[in-house]
This record gives sequence, C-alpha cells and structure tokens, in this order.
Amino acid sequence: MKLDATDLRYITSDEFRVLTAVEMGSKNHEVVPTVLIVQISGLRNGGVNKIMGSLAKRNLVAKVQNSKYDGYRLTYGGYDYLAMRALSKRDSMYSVGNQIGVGKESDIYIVADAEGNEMVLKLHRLGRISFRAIKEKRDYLGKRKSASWMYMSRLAAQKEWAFMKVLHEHGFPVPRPIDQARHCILMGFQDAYPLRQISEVPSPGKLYSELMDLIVRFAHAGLIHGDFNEFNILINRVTGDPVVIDFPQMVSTSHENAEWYFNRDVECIRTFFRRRFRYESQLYPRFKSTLSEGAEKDQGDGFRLDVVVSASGFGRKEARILEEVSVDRFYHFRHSKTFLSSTWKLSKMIRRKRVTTVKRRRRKRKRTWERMKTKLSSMKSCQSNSSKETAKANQLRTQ
Ligand SMILES: Nc1ncnc2c1ncn2[C@@H]1O[C@H](COP(=O)(O)OP(=O)(O)OP(=O)(O)O)[C@@H](O)[C@H]1O
Repeated sequence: MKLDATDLRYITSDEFRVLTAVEMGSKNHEVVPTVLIVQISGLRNGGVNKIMGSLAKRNLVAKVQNSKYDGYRLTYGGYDYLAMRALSKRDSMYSVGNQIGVGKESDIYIVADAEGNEMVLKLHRLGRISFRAIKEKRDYLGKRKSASWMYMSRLAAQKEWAFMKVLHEHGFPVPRPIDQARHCILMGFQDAYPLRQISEVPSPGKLYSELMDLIVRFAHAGLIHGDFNEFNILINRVTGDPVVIDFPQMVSTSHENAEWYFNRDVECIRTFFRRRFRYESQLYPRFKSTLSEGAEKDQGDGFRLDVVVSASGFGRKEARILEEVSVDRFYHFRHSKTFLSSTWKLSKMIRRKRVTTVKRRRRKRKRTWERMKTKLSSMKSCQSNSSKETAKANQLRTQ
C-alpha cells in the first residue's frame, strides 16, 4: 500500500477529531456506527457526515454497509496517518520519501526530520499474509478482524521497539531507535546491503566468526534472535560490519524451545556461508556450553536482557498474544495437533487415491492389451483368409 504523506499537512482539526473518533470506536466495533462517531467526536451530525465522506475519498476510512447498521472502518491508510501525525507532532519526522523495502509483514520508507536527516520508518502490517485457519480460532480476534490486525501490528511494533532500545543501549549492532507510535517504528538509516544481496566478501571467515560471536553475545545476555539469517543481517557499505534488524521472534534463553531456536540460528548462518561463499567451519557454538560459559561470565550480577525487556513495558501478556499470531505461528501451526492430524488424514487420502489410481491404471492397461490381442488375432485370421483367397485365384489363373 502506498504511503501518502500529503494529508499530514492538509487535514483540518475537525477531520483529525473524527478520524480519532473512528479509531476509538474501533476498539469495540468492527464497523463503527456513524452515531457513535458523532457522539465521540462531539461534532454536529451533518458536519460529521460530510467529513466522513471526504476521509473515505482519501482512503483513510472505508464505508461499510452492515446488515444491522451502516458505519465506517479505519483503514491502514487512516492508521498510518494517525501514527505519522503523532510522530510529526513530536518533531520526530517531517517528510516521507521513497519506499526502500517491503517485508513479509511490513513496509519500509525513507523519511526525514526538519533538518533533512534521513531515517527509516517501518510500518508493521500484520495480517497481510493472514493465516485464516489460525485467525478464525482466536477468541480475541472474533469477528473484528481488521481492527484486531491493527492491534497486532501495534504489538509487533512495541515488541520490536522494546528489543531495539535495550539492544542498542547495551551496544549490540542494531539500528538506532528514534521513536515509536502505534504500528510504526522510526529508526536510524543504515547505509548497508542485506547479506542476501552480497556475492563476495573480502574474508568470509572473519564475517562468519563475527556473526557466530553475535549469536553467542545474544545468548550470554539471555536472548536468541530466532530469525538470524541473510535477510535480517545488513552489511555496512563502508566498514563491512554486520547490523542486525528485525526481531519478530526474539526469545529468551529460558524459553521451552530455546535450544531449537539457537540451533536454527547457527544452522542458518552455516548453510548460507556454505552455499554462498563455499565456506565451512567446524567451529560453531553449541547451546549448552554457550549458556554455561555465559553463566560463568555473569558471576551472579544478573545481566539478562530478556528480563530487562519484559520490564520495559512489553509485558508477558502482550508477548503471548503476539506469539500466538506472530511469524512463528507458521512453526507452531505446522506442529499443532490440528495440522498434524489433518496432514495425516490428507496423506492417508493421497495414499488411498494413489493405490486406487494404480489399480485402475493396471485394469485399464489389461483391458487395452486384451483388446489389442483380439484385434491382432482378427487381423491375422483376415490375413490368412486373404492369402488363401489369392492362392486360390492364382491357381484358377494358371488353369
Ligand atoms: N534501518 C534500516 N536501514 C536501512 N534499510 C533497512 C532498515 N531497516 C530495514 N531496512 C530494509 O528493509 C528491508 C525489510 O526490513 P525488515 O526485515 O525489518 O522487514 P520485515 O517485514 O520484518 O521483513 P521479513 O520479515 O520479510 O524479513 C530490509 O531487508 C532492508 O533492506
């Protein structure tokens, strides 16, 4: 979706009031009834109707004709606008530039502050690749799908913000966190290329050990990135140093599947280096020894970033809600009972179908063979008849 910043400067205060009223109404309604918008905004009925029309024209809200009542729904365009307005009111950003990236569930734009300093705006867009099977099961989503996906996007942004701040404060190579509002994060621009775009590096061994050291450093601080791969590692254009972005499923080392996540991160790097740079090393970190090393280093001063993050406002409840629908839902869904039983049923069906198909094919082949055999024999008899007749004719001719 295109990000339109024109409205940032030209929206009137009444329009803003009405848009905020729609957002507030969305907390309890999938489609916010017009009467409620009038009530929350405190404006006149006729005035609100006119404003709603102009907001709908600019794609900030969408009119929905419900079976019970007519109303409006906040669009991602309107949500983007509210977030950008909050950021510009705080003087964090002033103008919007080009889109520089598009992730699975986010849009990335170059923006600038009043002095023209470049920054990166990441807008979370959960629900873009929605997983209907899961979505329909979640109680808190209920029927209010769109507003809930916006809520999920806000949680995702809050999580990323909490991790980015803590990691940056502790000297990890992550972008500088600047501000956060609703589903948006403002961060420092990295003059870097994603690792996946790089075909050659001066020393693959050096980069490999830097990345493995980073995994170890994360673990010593009680964290596992969980998605540590060539897509989420940027390489600085000048220095060649790695920068880590995107922490959608960062987990604590005390998470029940921590070892699995840790090994997956390590394996992702090993596989990438083997394929891209033909570099392989027998030196790579192991989960248990890394943790015991960390505990020795720690010497009881309790430096655990997972604890710091959960104390920073992104609580356990939010983490749980997000975890249920977040990126890892693919993993959890793939391992859930419903999925396993459905795949089992499916594979059984396929097997049965394959058996019947094979049997049917065999029968068909047999039938064709028999048909050919009868045809062949009738042809042979025809041939012998005709040869007998020609022999007879020859005999008659000679007589
Ligand atoms: N701070 C930054 N500076 C420069 N480029 C960035 C920055 N943050 C993100 N990008 C660019 O945007 C792209 C997508 O960013 P990011 O990985 O955060 O999005 P995402 O939706 O989480 O992606 P995915 O889940 O598909 O990996 C990156 O590959 C990178 O090219």
